[in-house]
Amino acid sequence: MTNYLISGARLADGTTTDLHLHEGRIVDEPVPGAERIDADGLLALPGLVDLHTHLREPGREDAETVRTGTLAAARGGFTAVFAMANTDPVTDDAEKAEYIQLLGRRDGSAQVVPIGAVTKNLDGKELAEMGLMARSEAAVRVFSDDGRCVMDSLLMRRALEWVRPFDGVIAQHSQDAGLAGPGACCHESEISGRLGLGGWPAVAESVIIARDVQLAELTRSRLHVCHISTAEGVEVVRWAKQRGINVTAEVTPHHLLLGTREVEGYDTTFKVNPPLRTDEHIEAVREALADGTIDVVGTDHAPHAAQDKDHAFADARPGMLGLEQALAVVMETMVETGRMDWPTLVERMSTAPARIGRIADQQGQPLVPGSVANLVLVDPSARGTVDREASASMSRNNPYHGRELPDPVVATFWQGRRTFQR
Ligand SMILES: NC(=O)N[C@@H](CC(=O)O)C(=O)O
Ligand SMILES: [Zn+2]
Ligand SMILES: [Zn+2]
Repeated sequence: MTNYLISGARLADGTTTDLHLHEGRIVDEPVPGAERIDADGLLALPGLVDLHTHLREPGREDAETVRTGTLAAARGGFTAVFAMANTDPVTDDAEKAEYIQLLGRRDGSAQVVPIGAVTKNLDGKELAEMGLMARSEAAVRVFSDDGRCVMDSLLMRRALEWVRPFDGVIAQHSQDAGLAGPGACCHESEISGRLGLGGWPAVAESVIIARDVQLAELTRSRLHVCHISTAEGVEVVRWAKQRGINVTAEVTPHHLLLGTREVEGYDTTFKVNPPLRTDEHIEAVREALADGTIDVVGTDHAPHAAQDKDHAFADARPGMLGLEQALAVVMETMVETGRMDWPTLVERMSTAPARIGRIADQQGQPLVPGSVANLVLVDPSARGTVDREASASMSRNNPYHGRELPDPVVATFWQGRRTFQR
């Protein structure tokens, strides 16, 4: 295994240091024969951790595989991704969770942590074997029916109760299907009327969050709110945290940057759940990410094959790519606007997601001797125009295509191994 000397890197706190990578760890002494990397002018940050990735394997290997999805992750500066359960078959038992972990070990350019389904086959009817998934070698701690909302309140209560003994967390896709018509595919607002598209009202999100935080309080269990996108949802989470309820929340890069205006041309790349919102909501999620009401950025990287996007807007699959531009978008919306400093970015994109997903013994560690060598070298001043054809992902539903953005990731190291270099 190659050892590295990363010389003269600036850390998030502003100090400059040499980093010695030896056999997958950061050590305090120079290692003879190490390959020297000049990091003058570069920032070294802990490897990013994504709590919300769709890898599509097994079942839709034409859209993404563990190999291509984790290549995209490495390119984006990530050293770990949590793989959502809505594959085919669904990750809803111990054997399937171990299989995802195995695929990650075999093909991964980043750590792949399986998320287990809350209900069997995501049907929302019967709880999946969450305890067996937790006890399996995959040691699953995050459970989600993402793609679908756990609508049944009693089932949601039982799920929260069930995961508490083994410190699990229920990650909810908060969207009340009953509050939107069958064809809902964009934010309910002036624009849905004008474009003639069915709308999701903001309250479809916040009513579920309000229910779930109260269930989390009742059960004293952990709730994670996936891809929060509304001012109302943020207000409920703020209230719940003030009450001491054990809730964490996540925002996607696209909900930080993109809005309903993208939908004007009916480009199905911009069809996503929850939908892109209006400026007041974008402002609310930015503010909440800055003040800690929102704990993490999760990409909701959702690759789709062209044949699933080449449809009328109402019929196309929802979802967009996120891994490769996540850091760029957070820099553009949060750091360069002066809302967030680098230590807070590290907390939101590495430390907190590792802690929530209970992999802090492997990921999200500070860049000090003794830590696992997971890190990303960042050029904070580089910019470029996003080209979806240059993506490591197998899919092309990149919502930033043609946009000028920061282009920060210079190199990524996972367990001391270089997984990406520009
Ligand atoms: N975000 C999306 O619009 N789609 C996701 C599912 C989800 O995150 O809800 C997908 O799996 O494609
Ligand atoms: Zn979702
Ligand atoms: Zn998702």
